[in-house]
Amino acid sequence: MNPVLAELHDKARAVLDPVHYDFFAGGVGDEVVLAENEAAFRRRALLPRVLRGIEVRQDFPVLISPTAFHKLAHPDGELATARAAGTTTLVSSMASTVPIAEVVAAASGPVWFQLYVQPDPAVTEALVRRAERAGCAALVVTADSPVFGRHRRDLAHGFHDLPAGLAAENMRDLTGPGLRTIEMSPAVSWGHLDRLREMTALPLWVKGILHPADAVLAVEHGVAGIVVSNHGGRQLDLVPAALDALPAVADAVAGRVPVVLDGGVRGGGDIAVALALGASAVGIGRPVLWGLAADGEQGVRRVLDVLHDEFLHVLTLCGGELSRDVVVARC
Ligand SMILES: Cc1cc2nc3c(=O)[nH]c(=O)nc-3n(C[C@H](O)[C@H](O)[C@H](O)COP(=O)(O)O)c2cc1C
Ligand SMILES: CC(C)CC(=O)C(=O)O
Repeated sequence: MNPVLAELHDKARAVLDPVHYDFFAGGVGDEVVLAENEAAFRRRALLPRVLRGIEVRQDFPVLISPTAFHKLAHPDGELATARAAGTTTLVSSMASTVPIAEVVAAASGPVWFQLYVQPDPAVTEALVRRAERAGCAALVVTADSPVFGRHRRDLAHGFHDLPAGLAAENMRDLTGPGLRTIEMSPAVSWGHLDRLREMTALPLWVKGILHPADAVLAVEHGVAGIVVSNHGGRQLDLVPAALDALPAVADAVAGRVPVVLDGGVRGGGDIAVALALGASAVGIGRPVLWGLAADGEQGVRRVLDVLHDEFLHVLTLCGGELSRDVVVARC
């Protein structure tokens, strides 16, 4: 792990209420997948190409993945994250503790709106319209959550709702302020995605794809992009590491739409490995929360800056270009 990220994680652990730290840090079940997401990167090595004469000039291929309840990490919440994002795309969780319009107003780069399709179609449509009015540039439908994950740390703490004064602000006037006002529904299907496509002109991404056949379906249903993700090890503790699922999904998609990988990215080298295995960009979840908890806007900016710097450094050492053949197993 990048040492700056490790330092920010340590500081976040020290300053956060342990219940909230565990909400952010934890995973589902035995937390096997949580650990595997990071371990999968350690199982890979890079086989650099040399003497290529390429000077690296590359956009920063990173998005901020949607994570809920930033005010649990810092009083400025998503406003600090949005200010720190700069030109990096911020995927704002529908469970943000700042209304989406204020998140977009605080950001200088693109903001995408993450959506859990709600059982009541009127609530889903109201959220879509809210995202459109706010000026969001895309919708990201999370597909891996037919039910809430069972997070043992939260159950042990009895953490079921937000503290007084904090709310899932996008839901407040729709269903109420609390955590459980956001519903998960196993009835959500590809038909819902089709209806969303008809409902809005916003590009529609789908997040939480692991099976290559679902990636093909997603393309057939007209998505603008796919996020290969196991929700940071927070849904089913039996799935592969996100990185291990990536190559087959990238093959199935065959360049028709961009594929983003999230889960376990903790350094610039991890970004390089994910790109070499077929991702067009990566999403970062917890490191942003650690930066936010440790030092607000400055902390998030530091996370993005060190990842950018380290990624460019690794890319240069790899000869400036990444393809599948530069990733080998670390025996
Ligand atoms: C505290 C927390 C809250 C999250 N909230 C959401 C959410 O509201 N919507 C969503 O699609 N994913 C959510 N995720 C999953 C992230 O978008 C992302 O898939 C995951 O964190 C990536 O793994 P990483 O934390 O190892 O980078 C959440 C993850 C965490 C850790
Ligand atoms: C259940 C949501 C409110 C947040 C989420 O997706 C998560 O905690 O993983």
